[in-house]
Amino acid sequence: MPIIDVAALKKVYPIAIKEPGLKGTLNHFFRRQYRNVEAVRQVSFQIEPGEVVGFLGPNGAGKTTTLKMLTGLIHPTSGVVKVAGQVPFRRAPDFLQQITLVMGQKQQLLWDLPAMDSLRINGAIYGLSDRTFRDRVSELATMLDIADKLKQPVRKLSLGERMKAEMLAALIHQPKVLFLDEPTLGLDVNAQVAVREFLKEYNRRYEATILLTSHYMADITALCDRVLLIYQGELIYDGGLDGLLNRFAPYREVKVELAQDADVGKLAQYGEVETLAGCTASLIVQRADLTETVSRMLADLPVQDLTVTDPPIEEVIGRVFQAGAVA
Ligand SMILES: Nc1ncnc2c1ncn2[C@@H]1O[C@H](COP(=O)(O)OP(=O)(O)OP(=O)(O)O)[C@@H](O)[C@H]1O
Repeated sequence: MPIIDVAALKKVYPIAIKEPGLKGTLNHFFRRQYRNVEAVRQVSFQIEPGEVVGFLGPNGAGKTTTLKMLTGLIHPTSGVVKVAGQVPFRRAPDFLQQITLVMGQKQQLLWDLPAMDSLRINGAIYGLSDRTFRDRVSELATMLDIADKLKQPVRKLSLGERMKAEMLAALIHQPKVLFLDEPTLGLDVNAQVAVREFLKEYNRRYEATILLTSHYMADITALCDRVLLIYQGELIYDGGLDGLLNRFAPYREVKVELAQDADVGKLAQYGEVETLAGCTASLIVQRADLTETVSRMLADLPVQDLTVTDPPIEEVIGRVFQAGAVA
């Protein structure tokens, strides 16, 4: 049975329009006019317990709006949402015990106080006993490698340490469903890797379900087998990462190192020459022609090394969002 069940979900935001100048201000005051922004349109998907799903889309596609509906922060205009068998917007205590929402660009920890003080507040809100609180903090702090930082004011923590402490605060009640909106935003590569590894472990240890948005494709490739792709409020892809590449990037990149300097004209017989520097080159080859092309290259050219890779996912997503590719 799915733990997240979304059917024909829609959110329309009415936005007040104001003309410039004094007349515009008066009109705005007495006869306010609105236009509708359809942030999410007829989105449907289901997620099973324990899945880690990437939620991708360009800026303004509707990701945060969807996460807000899934966590009950805003009411859908229409459609059905159920998370852990509950209607999120009712915000029932039993529902709130089972979920968490982490937003990379917002913080819940109090700036001037040690993280431990904020954790205690959260522990009290969720009704944890002293013993459970201590055990949870100890377990999560060890997993996050942040135990020695919890007693100093949050403002003195590095960005990466702060994010780890935020994560601890968001997970103190041991939720089963995690909604993460850009959890690694702005972190350096080491901190990104640490947060990713932690999420992997949390998912494994507690069989938690995770729906995650990120602009860093490394987060998605490291954590998610399945991705949802949203574009202009509509779900345009729901499936495996591999399938996404097959559908939107029907080509692969062949990097080749030759025994002598290569010639563009000659290499162009095998594919589109992307880069060429001395004896190393990179070619774009259609997936369908790959086996035959690589065999020809190995037979015809003095190949010393040859690797075939998928194009970076950033590039694939970029292609998807070009109007033509989406249609
Ligand atoms: N409170 C609001 N009132 C009016 N319009 C809104 C509101 N929140 C979001 N929108 C609009 O709804 C659309 C979807 O926004 P949303 O924040 O869900 O996108 P997103 O995919 O999360 O983008 P990003 O990756 O930039 O965070 C955008 O056009 C945005 O301007």
